[in-house]
Amino acid sequence: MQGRFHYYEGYPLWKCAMPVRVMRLLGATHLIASNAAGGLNKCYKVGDIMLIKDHINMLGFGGNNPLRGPNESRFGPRFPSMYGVYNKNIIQTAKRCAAEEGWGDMVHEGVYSCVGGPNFETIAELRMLELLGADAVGMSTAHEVIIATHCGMTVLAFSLITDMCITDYETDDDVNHEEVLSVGKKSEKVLKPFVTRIVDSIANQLQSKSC
Ligand SMILES: O=P(O)(O)O[C@@H]1C[C@H](O)[C@@H](CO)O1
Ligand code: HPA
Repeated sequence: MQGRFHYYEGYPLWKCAMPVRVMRLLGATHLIASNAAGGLNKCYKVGDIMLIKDHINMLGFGGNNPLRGPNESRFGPRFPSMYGVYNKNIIQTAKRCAAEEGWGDMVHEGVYSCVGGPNFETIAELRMLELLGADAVGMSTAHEVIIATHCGMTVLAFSLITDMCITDYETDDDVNHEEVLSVGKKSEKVLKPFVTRIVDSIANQLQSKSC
């Protein structure tokens, strides 16, 4: 996909995630999702990549879930498990791909928290997310991953850390969307070969399994 639908644009979550079901119906078995996110983990730097090992779906806590409503049982069960959503083998594959390119130091594993946006978070909200165990925060992905998991897809997701979240009242630093876009643009030269390598590696693994 080139871009995605966001909840803050006014779409309901099921609509934001619908393209994933379309991809599944077209035969896709794997989802690789990426996003721009603010870094909460103090070890991260702008431009780093966080392989998502789990998520905290803040919208879901309020009962807003892409699976809300009658269950579409041709896609999956009413009550899908969310353990092991982010495939451990593919996370290892992604880490290996990064190491082979010499990017090992800028690739981390962490927990993504999904908020609704469009405003960036307050300092108090960011402190709360930090306390909850989030390593990064963004405005997408969790609902797409829930839908992919519901219909049995294998998921890899990662965040590009486009800004470091401010959790300190004493600073004059700020966050803005232009910074997010500019870091995204600059990181293209890393992200494109990174994803290509991962896709090649998954394809090779699938091929050797089918032989
Ligand atoms: O689609 P993603 O989650 O990558 O986009 C993030 C969230 C907002 O759309 C935007 C904030 O600057 O980047
Ligand atoms: O700091 C952020 N917060 C929420 N979403 C984001 N997307 C990019 N950066 C951020």
